[in-house]
Amino acid sequence: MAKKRIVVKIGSSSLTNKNGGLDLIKLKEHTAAIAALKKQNYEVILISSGAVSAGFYDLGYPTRPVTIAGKQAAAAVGQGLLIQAYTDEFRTFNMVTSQLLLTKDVFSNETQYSNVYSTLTELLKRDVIPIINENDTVAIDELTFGDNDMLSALVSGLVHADFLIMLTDINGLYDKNPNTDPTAKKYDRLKSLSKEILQQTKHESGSKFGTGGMKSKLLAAKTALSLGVKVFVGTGKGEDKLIRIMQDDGDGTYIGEDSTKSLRKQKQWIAFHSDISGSIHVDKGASEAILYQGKSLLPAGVQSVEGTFSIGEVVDIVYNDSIIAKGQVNYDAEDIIKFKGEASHIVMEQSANERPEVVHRDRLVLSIEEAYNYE
Ligand SMILES: Nc1ncnc2c1ncn2[C@@H]1O[C@H](COP(=O)(O)OP(=O)(O)O)[C@@H](O)[C@H]1O
Ligand SMILES: N[C@@H](CCC(=O)OP(=O)(O)O)C(=O)O
Repeated sequence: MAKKRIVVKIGSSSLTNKNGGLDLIKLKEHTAAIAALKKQNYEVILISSGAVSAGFYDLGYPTRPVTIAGKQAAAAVGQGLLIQAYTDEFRTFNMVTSQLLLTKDVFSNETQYSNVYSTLTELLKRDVIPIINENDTVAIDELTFGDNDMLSALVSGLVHADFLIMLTDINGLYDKNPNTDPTAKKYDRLKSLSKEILQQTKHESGSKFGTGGMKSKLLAAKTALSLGVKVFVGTGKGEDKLIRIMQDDGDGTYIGEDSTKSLRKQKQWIAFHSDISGSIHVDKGASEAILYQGKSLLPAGVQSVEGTFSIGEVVDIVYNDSIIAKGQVNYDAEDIIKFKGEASHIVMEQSANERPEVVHRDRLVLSIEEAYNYE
């Protein structure tokens, strides 16, 4: 049976001591938990924050820097130390590690993400643990918004992961920030992330050392779900914490449902591994339906078509000169031109096709840039 592929994201809040420095005891516990999961025949990719925490003291700061330049320099000092710490710990389990420093831009550039995919595939084939962090010298998003969360979602889509585990300092998502509101209630399971849940969750971080708070995890979870990857956000203790999470016994919130799984391969192929054969330009109503209401693209919303493509090929969906999504078409280019602007029942009467959707929701993924614009 194929090995299950799991992406584990560890936030700064789960790697730091009370002074904001790297906590080697915590790192050791995460390492043991990953080693235990690997021994159960899972493939694991680790996305780890912690470079700033590991580096600021040697850089000459008494406490974690607050300026962006200070954080960038601290990350430059600390990244090597962070990887060294992981490498030493994993070696005690006879496991080899590797380091990849990425930026979110990589995921908008086909050549770059194909290269990342090849590297990751080869590393996993050779049983090496990839350890990924954002390249803080060239990208500052993550130092300000907590984009290691988003990076973990994009990586999980790229590598066809079965599951994304986001480990943090709190045992899941609450309806309010439990650190400031004692009446907050925890969600144990969510089939999907509604607009209400996204809106009620704020960017408040629990510790002084994390960035982005629960909101950035939810935006990342939404992206992972849109790529067919189920998500766990929460915490855990001990060597068996990741195994327990995979056994449905984790201390946190599980997000997504099983149908997500069947869509995974198709969605991930559309997002990262397909060739684009053309584009469909849509009107405002269609763009809103796609972006905010989880709807399919219907002929009524199509304005124009570029390129020649057949049924089953993948196209860009464009609104106002920006690509909002990619999707696999149910009609060829000629028919879409013929039926553009028409109501679905008219299209159904006049075409041999049994489906009115030009692109069905299950065959559509939002663009990476759009993932950042959810509010
Ligand atoms: N609705 C909420 N549910 C759970 N946690 C929340 C919520 N709103 C804000 N938070 C805060 O988000 C924190 C986790 O985010 P963060 O500190 O950025 O972690 P990390 O460093 O692991 O990325 C929690 O400690 C919690 O205080
Ligand atoms: N790239 C930075 C991570 C910044 C950060 O705090 O991220 P996170 O705790 O995951 O929200 C580092 O390695 O320190």
